[in-house]
Amino acid sequence: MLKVQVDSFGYRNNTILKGILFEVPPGEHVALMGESGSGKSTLLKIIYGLLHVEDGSIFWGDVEALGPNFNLVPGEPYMKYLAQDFDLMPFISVEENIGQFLSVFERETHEERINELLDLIEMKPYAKTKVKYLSGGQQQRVALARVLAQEPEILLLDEPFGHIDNFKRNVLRRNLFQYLKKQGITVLTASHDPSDVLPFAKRTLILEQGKIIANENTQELYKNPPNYYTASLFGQVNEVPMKLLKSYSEIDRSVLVYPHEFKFSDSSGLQVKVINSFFQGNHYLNESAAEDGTTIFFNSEKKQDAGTTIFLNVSLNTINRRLQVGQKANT
Ligand SMILES: Nc1ncnc2c1ncn2[C@@H]1O[C@H](COP(=O)(O)OP(=O)(O)OP(=O)(O)O)[C@@H](O)[C@H]1O
Repeated sequence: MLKVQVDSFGYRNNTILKGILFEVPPGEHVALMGESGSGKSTLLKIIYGLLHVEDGSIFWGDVEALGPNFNLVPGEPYMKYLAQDFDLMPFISVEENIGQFLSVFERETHEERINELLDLIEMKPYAKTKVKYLSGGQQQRVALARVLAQEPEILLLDEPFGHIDNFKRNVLRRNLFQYLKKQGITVLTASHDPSDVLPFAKRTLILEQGKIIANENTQELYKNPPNYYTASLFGQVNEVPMKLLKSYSEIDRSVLVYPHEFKFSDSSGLQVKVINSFFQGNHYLNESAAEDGTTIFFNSEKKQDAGTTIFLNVSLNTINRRLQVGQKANT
């Protein structure tokens, strides 16, 4: 079990993290989401031992990670951290960069292992290429193979696909996360991108201004987000005043509704006027205004013309569930 406790951490006098306490069971994949500047990278750096934390402790089982004030070389042998900058050796080849970290006691299996990792990151054709000639995305993939070569028990990933284009990103995500699961590696991934998180992370931690405001099963968190901030990390979301949903007009609260959760109705429900219709590939995302001026985003199969009046409905089930979660979050 990875146990993380950071009561307080700041750069100089500026407090960045407060009251952080969570555990990650061995072999589990946990995501860390939060807006830019919420403290994700800082938290990963503390766990890895790059930053010293006065008030708190990091344990892997019974072993305490002591941090930079105690370790001559930062980091712990059982843990690897893939930072946003890649820390590669530019003047040697891709395979040499990866091979550098393979155990000297297993020389006869080096070639096989390098090939396995090159396959995983889809970089076989570049095995002999010097790293300085690679693109940013290619370098990020090599950096990933390099940390995997070290066979960590815990892997900390900071925006692991930030430099990789969509075309490669989808394959790499699947390859990498399946590989990590198969190897039983404990993973903590900081990411802005819900596609890195929703299909792969069992649990998700939400960081807001240095505090963990949610620590939940990922699917539950998506279906029943405790607040607007959490839901908006997963994509576009509406905070709909209940008074706009006719049958609930007495309730003076709002409810979170994702754009795909609205159904069209001929004559009743939430009345909106279309402002813009944005093509999204397999659907349109429409920006509209309700009668009181509230902006509402909803999905549709077809493009909607600006100025069209539409009635939208949300299932009672969804509304009731969200109201309950909202109530829990407020108590
Ligand atoms: N070395 C540093 N010295 C002083 N302040 C720092 C330092 N590194 C980060 N910060 C500040 O700490 C806060 C948290 O930064 P951090 O990089 O941890 O956020 P993040 O959630 O990882 O952001 P992003 O998603 O943009 O990478 C920010 O306000 C940032 O400006």
